[in-house]
Amino acid sequence: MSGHGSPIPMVSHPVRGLSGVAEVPGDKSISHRSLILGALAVGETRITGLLEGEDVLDTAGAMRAFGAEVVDHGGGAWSVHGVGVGGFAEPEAVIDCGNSGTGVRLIMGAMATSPITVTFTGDASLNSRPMARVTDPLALFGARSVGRRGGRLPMTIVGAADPVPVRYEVPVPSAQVKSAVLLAGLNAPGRTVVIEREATRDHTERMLAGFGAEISVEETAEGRVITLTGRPELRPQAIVVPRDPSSAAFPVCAALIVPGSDVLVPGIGLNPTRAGLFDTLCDMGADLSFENRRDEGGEPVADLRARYSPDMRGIEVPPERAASMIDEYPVLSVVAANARGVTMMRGVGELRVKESDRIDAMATGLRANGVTVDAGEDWWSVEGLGAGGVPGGATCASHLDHRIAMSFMVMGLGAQAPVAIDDGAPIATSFPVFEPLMAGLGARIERRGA
Ligand SMILES: O=C(O)C1=C[C@@H](OP(=O)(O)O)[C@@H](O)[C@H](O)C1
Ligand SMILES: C=C(OP(=O)(O)O)C(=O)O
Repeated sequence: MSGHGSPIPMVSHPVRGLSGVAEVPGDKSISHRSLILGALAVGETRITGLLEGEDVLDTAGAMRAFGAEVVDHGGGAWSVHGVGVGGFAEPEAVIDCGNSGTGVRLIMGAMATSPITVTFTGDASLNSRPMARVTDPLALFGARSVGRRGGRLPMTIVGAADPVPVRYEVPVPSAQVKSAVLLAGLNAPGRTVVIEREATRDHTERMLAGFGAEISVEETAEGRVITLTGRPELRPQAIVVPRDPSSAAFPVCAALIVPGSDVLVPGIGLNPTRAGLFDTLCDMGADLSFENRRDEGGEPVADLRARYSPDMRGIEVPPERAASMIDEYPVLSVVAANARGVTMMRGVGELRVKESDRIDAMATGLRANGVTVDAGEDWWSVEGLGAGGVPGGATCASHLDHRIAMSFMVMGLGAQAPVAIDDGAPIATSFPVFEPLMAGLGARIERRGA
């Protein structure tokens, strides 16, 4: 669980020529879902390539508390012996989801239609994030909840003893909300319908189908209409987790801004609902090539090669692309600072309710390092200084946010002076091997005082 240890101050030094192969860890979104769906299946699900980051380990711990047998076989191989839909036991202790919005929101959905009472908590970051977006639709199934003011954790959910299926239009573009409703729908008799106006990551839909649930997705004028039939018997699966494109973003963006770089990231997931960053980087003139495109375990993957790109230009990022790259805006802003001209990012209000207010956190750190940033409630823009133009030299606050911490570490590698962060501990939530992986490419990222 993050946020409970001491802070780890870190500094990143300007370097040249990042090169080599970056084997980034498994996809965080798919890892959470593998454990949760494995716990809801009857029999043994085998998972390879599971992300062993703190967020996912907290979800593994939670699934054990609900009665599933979750075993770590080493080297990313895990098994989950599930209890079946409706089979969750009532945990004896509070469920601590650490830093993970995905973990807590999906688990709330998965338990909300069982007659059990569960109290959830997290670290200071998670306990400040909005939960009403999930508890509102869960109330329609018959679940009750009581939490802190503003719908914050710690929060207790009393699962519905007699759940009814629902029809729900998700009011914000959020795969976590959509997934919570679908997971709740699993134990409601009849058809649960979820409508999303903007497509968000579709791993839950794909994986539910893989586990044998009756689920259909229809593209209509209203948006994507997802229909799930409740009370299926989920069949255990063998899951191969692709490498996380959101983690790949860090070595890829580092290669683009560090002179002389050439980095290969093999086998990354390129589900179109996740790949918006790479389209945006190509639009900016980045030298990216996709090799060996293939399908692995129901997800498109490819090997991605990134080379130093000194001629990138700022662009207006299409707002309709936001959901497919929502976690990548912090590191995109670092690339934008190294491009020529302004990069405008609109339709990104969701960035304000992540592990931190990511617009504020990045704007403050970029400005401290000599970059001009403008921002409003749901937009921000970065004035590019051209290749190698970021002065650097300042310390940034990471606000218990892994993506903020890693983005500033990437920035230091291509800046004129080192860039520091007050705390790199959150990096372990999603990318526990970030430091050795980046060092293997030639990066100089050090723990201060070490
Ligand atoms: O469903 C998921 O696995 C996720 C959904 C996104 O959150 P929202 O649903 O809040 O947009 C994303 O930011 C998060 O990292 C993972
Ligand atoms: C937003 C993120 O995660 P979560 O919502 O699961 O905490 C993220 O990983 O960038």
